[in-house]
Amino acid sequence: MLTIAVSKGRIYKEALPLLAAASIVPAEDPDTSRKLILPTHRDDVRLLIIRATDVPTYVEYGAADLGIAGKDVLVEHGAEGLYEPLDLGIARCRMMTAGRVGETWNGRRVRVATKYVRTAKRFFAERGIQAEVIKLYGSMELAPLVGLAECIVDLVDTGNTLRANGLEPRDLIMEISSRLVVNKAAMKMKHAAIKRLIADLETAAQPQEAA
Ligand SMILES: Nc1ncnc2c1ncn2[C@@H]1O[C@H](COP(=O)(O)OP(=O)(O)OP(=O)(O)O)[C@@H](O)[C@H]1O
Ligand SMILES: O=P(O)(O)OC[C@H]1O[C@H](OP(=O)(O)OP(=O)(O)O)[C@H](O)[C@@H]1O
Repeated sequence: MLTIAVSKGRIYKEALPLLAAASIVPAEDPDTSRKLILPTHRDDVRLLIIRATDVPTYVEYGAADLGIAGKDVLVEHGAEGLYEPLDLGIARCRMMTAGRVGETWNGRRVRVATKYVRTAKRFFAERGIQAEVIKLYGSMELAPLVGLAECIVDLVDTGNTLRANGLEPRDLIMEISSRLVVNKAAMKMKHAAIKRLIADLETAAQPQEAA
C-alpha cells in the first residue's frame, strides 16, 4: 500500500490530472466527502487529505509514504528528513516581501508579519536587516494596513490580493511550485512502487513545466 498526503484545494485540484496519469483516481471528492482517508481506484494507493502545512510532518514520520507540498511549506518546515525527487510544476507562485504602496523600509530594522517565520528571518538576516517577525496564520495583507507591521512575507500569483489592499510587491524571496516528497525509509522499503510512481508523475508533469 502506498499512502500519499495531499492538501485539499488548489494543490489537490492541480494534482488530480497528474495522479490520473499514474492511474490514481480518488474514489470520492474531498470537497463533498468528510473522509480524511480517500481510497482510490487502485487497491494499492490511498490519499490522506490534510492541511498543506502538515504534509511534510506526515511524510517525515512515515505516516504517509509520499506527499505533495508547496516549496514554501517545505522550506519553512525544513525538509531535511525528506526526499524531494520531483518538481510537479503546479500551484506556481512567488514568495515575496510586500508593503504599502509608496512606503519603503530601507532602514536596518523592520517589523514583518508572515506565516513563514523561519524563511522571513533568514531572508532579512542574510541582508543584514534586523527583522522583528510576527507570526500570523492568514490574511497577512491586513497587517500593514492597520500598523501591525511595515512589511509582509506572503505568496503572490496575480498580485490581485496585494493590489486590492493597497500593497505592492518588493523583493522576490523564491519561486514556488509544488514538489513530490518521499519518506526516506519508504523510498528504500517500497522502492519499485515509488520509482514507478515518480516516473509516471514526471512524464505527466513535464508539459506543465514547459508551459
Ligand atoms: N495564489 C496562489 N497561486 C498559486 N499557488 C499558490 C497560491 N497560494 C498558495 N499557493 C500554493 O498552494 C499551497 C497551498 O495553498 P492553499 O491556499 O491551498 O493552502 P493554505 O490555506 O495556504 O494552507 P493551510 O491550509 O495549511 O493553511 C501553498 O503552500 C502554495 O505552495
Ligand atoms: O496574487 P494573488 O493571485 O492574489 O494570490 C495571492 C494570494 O493567494 C494566497 O492566498 P489564498 O490561497 O488564501 O487565496 P486564494 O485561494 O483566494 O488565491 C496567498 O496567501 C495570497 O493571499
